[in-house]
Amino acid sequence: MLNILTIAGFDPSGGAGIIADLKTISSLGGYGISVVTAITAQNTSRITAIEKVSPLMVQKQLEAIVQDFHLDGIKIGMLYDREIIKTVAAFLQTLKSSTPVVLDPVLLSTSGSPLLKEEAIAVMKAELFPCCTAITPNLPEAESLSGITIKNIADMEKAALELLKYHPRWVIVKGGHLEGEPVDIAVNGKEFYHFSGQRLTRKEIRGTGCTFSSALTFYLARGLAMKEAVSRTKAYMEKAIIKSFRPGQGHHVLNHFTSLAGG
Ligand SMILES: Nc1ncnc2c1ncn2[C@@H]1O[C@H](COP(=O)(O)OP(=O)(O)O)[C@@H](O)[C@H]1O
Ligand SMILES: Cc1ncc(COP(=O)(O)OP(=O)(O)O)c(N)n1
Repeated sequence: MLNILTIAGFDPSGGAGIIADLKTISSLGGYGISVVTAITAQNTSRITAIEKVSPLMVQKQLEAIVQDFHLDGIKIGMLYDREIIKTVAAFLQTLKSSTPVVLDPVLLSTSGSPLLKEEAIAVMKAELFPCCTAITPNLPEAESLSGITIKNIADMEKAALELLKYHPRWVIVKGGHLEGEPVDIAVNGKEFYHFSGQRLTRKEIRGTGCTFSSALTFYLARGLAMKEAVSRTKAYMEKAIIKSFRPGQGHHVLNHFTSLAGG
């Protein structure tokens, strides 16, 4: 069984963050391990408070995990501030370069709460991006990180090329926020892929970014090439979106248990 580590924030409603990551990894047949960076008070409608975990405690969690586990893949989500980013970057530099590392550069929640402090963005680009096999911004994140306004797929490509300058191996820009069909793209400087798909719903669904990056980490850890790993991730997303449901009174959440076992 593959050991997949998620380094991310805690969302008690289970729609996003570490709980969504662990559901994704488990439903694909992986063994999920987690290191918590922040605790949010959040439900399926909104975030009301955020408390960070101290960088020392993040470091202690990481040390406890590496002393025990071989890690086949690492997904990174909410990091909250520059000290936590630096702690995670220092940890990644101690790993074998063959371990896939996928960063979902989470900036804001759907409801508009900042999940990363503004002043931490430059540190994330300079110190974390070079440690990553792939970064997976959505459209608003790709705009903020690249400074390029995105209206269409050509703009997505420009933003991806701009972000490649910070040396992640791949930039995957997700197109769920496009006006039309949700086309994702993947770029590494030499290869360039489009992943088209149908818009399956207009409903707001929680945790799509967390789930996408966790599934991608799992498939890369299985040894798939990026093109195949993203195709399978998109197929996972489509099944989980079709069966999404509304467990509380706010947004829908993804359904991870739709005969998905086995990856
Ligand atoms: N309504 C939808 N129908 C089908 N696929 C979608 C839909 N919304 C998002 N996706 C897909 O889900 C994944 C997550 O995309 P996106 O919503 O852009 O990310 P985020 O959750 O980070 O905002 C992408 O593969 C995207 O193409
Ligand atoms: C703890 C925590 N982490 C990440 C998010 C954002 O999740 P994401 O899947 O990127 O997007 P939405 O759920 O906001 O659509 C979060 N809300 N909480």
